[in-house]
Amino acid sequence: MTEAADRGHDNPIRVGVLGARGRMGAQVVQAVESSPDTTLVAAVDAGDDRAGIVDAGAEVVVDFTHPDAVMDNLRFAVTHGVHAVVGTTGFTDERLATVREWLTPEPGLGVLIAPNFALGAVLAMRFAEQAARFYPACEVIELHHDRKADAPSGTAAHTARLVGRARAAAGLGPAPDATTSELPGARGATVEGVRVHSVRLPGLVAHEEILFGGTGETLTIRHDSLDRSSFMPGVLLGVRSVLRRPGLTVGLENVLEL
Ligand SMILES: NC(=O)c1ccc[n+]([C@@H]2O[C@H](COP(=O)([O-])OP(=O)(O)OC[C@H]3O[C@@H](n4cnc5c(N)ncnc54)[C@H](O)[C@@H]3O)[C@@H](O)[C@H]2O)c1
Ligand SMILES: O=C(O)C1=N[C@H](C(=O)O)CCC1
Repeated sequence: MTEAADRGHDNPIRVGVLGARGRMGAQVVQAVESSPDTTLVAAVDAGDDRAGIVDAGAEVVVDFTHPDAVMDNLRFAVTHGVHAVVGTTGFTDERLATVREWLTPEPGLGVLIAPNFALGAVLAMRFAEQAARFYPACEVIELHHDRKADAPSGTAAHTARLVGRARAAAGLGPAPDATTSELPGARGATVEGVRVHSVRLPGLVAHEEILFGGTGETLTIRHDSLDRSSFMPGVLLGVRSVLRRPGLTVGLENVLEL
């Protein structure tokens, strides 16, 4: 996953990381330090002064923090003229609309928000969106490590939204389901009419299955992130591309031009 870089080791992109001591942030710090066209100028976690990002002259800030913290961080970045690459989850349509409002007076500034930076996860979402109109029913199962704060995962919610919208555009009605009696939660959460089921287990990293059912057949699209290194090429691609993508971009699929 590469993009022609016009910044090299003599003029690397100046990057600050928010959530730098977290599982993802620590890997982003390493990836930014290891890449010849980026340089780490600030590493900030909870309790640190994020003004350090601006003082250090960061051009791009990467945020992997918490759904409760990310909006405040993003407003800070936008109001200080720093481009942002955001992997933190929890973005609703309302939150995205707020970010667009913040960006309106900053026409040169770019924000990239992606629920998943792994190439295979992005492809799986796109394949699911393409398959959606051909099947009467679809359900999503996401499986993650037991330290994850949010459920369903941002990726599963985004996938369900894409599938749900593709189903609606194709004129498909609700998926057939004869359930008349259930324990609360047994059929999962519903996002845009698509059922989403969340599994949390130690040993897992990040996994998603999108299951389609039709006449005498099923189709399963599955992606597995086996290590957090899977997200780093996408994060670095985001850092390089956000500099020349003014406004709000949602989803790495737009950068990859899938
Ligand atoms: N988009 C993707 O590809 C992708 C991949 C993995 C995780 N995520 C998401 O990234 C987020 C972080 O995941 P994680 O596993 O690294 O979590 P984590 O809990 O390991 O790390 C989060 C870090 O952020 C810090 N933090 C919290 N509030 C902060 C603030 N206001 N300012 C600075 N730092 C703050 C915490 O102290 C912690 O060190 C979650 O929303 C997760 O779903 C996204
Ligand atoms: O580990 C996490 O937390 C992950 N969060 C993202 C999500 O919620 O979709 C991406 C996968 C890993």
